[in-house]
Amino acid sequence: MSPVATSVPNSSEARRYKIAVIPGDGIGPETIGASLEILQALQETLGSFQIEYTHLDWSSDRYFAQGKYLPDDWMTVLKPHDAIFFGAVGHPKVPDHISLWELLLPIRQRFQQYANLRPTRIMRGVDSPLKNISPESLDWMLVRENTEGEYAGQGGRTHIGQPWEVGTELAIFTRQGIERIFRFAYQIAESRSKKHLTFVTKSNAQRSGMVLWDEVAWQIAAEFPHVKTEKMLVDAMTVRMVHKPESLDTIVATNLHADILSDLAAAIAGSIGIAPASSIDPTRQYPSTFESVHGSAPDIAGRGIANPIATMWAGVEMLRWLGEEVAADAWMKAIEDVCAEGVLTPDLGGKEDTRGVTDAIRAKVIKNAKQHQMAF
Ligand SMILES: NC(=O)C1=CN([C@@H]2O[C@H](COP(=O)(O)OP(=O)(O)OC[C@H]3O[C@@H](n4cnc5c(N)ncnc54)[C@H](O)[C@@H]3O)[C@@H](O)[C@H]2O)C=CC1
Ligand SMILES: CC(=O)C(=O)O
Ligand SMILES: [K+]
Ligand SMILES: [Mn+2]
Repeated sequence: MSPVATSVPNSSEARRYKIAVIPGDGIGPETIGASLEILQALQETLGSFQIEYTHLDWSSDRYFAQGKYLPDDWMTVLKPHDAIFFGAVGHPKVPDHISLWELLLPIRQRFQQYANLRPTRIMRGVDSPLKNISPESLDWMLVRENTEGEYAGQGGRTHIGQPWEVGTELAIFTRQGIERIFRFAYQIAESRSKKHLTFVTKSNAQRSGMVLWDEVAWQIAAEFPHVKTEKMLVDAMTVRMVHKPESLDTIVATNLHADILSDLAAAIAGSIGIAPASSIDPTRQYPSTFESVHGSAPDIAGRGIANPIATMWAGVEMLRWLGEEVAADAWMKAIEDVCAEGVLTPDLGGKEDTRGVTDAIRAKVIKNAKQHQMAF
């Protein structure tokens, strides 16, 4: 199917953006649909920007119908956009490595989205499973290397089906890849008040790639003398995240380590249903992707109870990436206030559904945006 472009009314003053929307599978269309309602409300209330969407049906349903997740010209289709807004991919009837490697991972790799940002905070009104933890004591920025490492895609299988069958999964660490993720992470650490960066490694048991990772990390650390740097082995890091969350700020980890640690971080912050992920090409040569940390959640898909906040928070980050700070602030404040008021989906222990939370956030977004306009 060809992409469907929806046009927006003309306005000479409004800033204009092109966003590619890929709802994908499972709860992806539910949380993306909810988020698009908020973007619409922001656009209408503020009048300062206009988004032209390209709606793309790249999903497992497309794979069932046409044998492919992505069309051959997917890079050409996506490239002219200012951002990609992504739901999730993964279907119980498709092996997970097929769906990931035929849709999401090629975009991250080919568009050089080498930094995956996963902010974690405990919002007011949200219960963390940790005892005696206050919202102020946890504010992390997890920076995940997003193009190489353990998910480089190198490896293979031979002697398939034989008792001596072999499968390899090669982790690739390049000096250039490590340098660029650390330089980007240090810039983030420098911009935050704690100026503290913890890098995660496993250079005790893994003695080549991870040792290079450490060496380059310390080299880049020397370029940022105002940032305090610490090294943590990944196993001990899980303990520290649980027992001393206040001792961490900016965290850098490899593709695999950060994948795991970010689900843990989300759980500590109350639910994976609120955790956002931005796959960034810091050079802006290619569009960046904004999505949730979570997957397609087939166990709850179609029931209308998915927490839309992870995708919405990613929408906030997308607006910041575009430079729409006012709209981003109005949306984030609405999310925080709705959580504080206890309007929560079941994953957070609440009784509301996706519709209820979306309506509550939408009402507050409109109020926040109007207040901003009255003030200026
Ligand atoms: N970026 C992506 O598109 C990702 C895709 N996946 C794929 O998603 C599929 C399912 O993977 P799982 O391991 O089950 O991870 P998952 O993140 O989809 O779900 C894990 C658990 O969290 C719950 N959950 C997730 N998001 C939620 C939300 N917004 N609101 C309420 N509850 C939520 C689910 O119901 C489930 O019990 C697989 O095919 C996997 O490969 C997994 C992670 C990321
Ligand atoms: C695929 C996946 O699990 C992630 O991006 O976090
Ligand atoms: K996702
Ligand atoms: Mn993951």
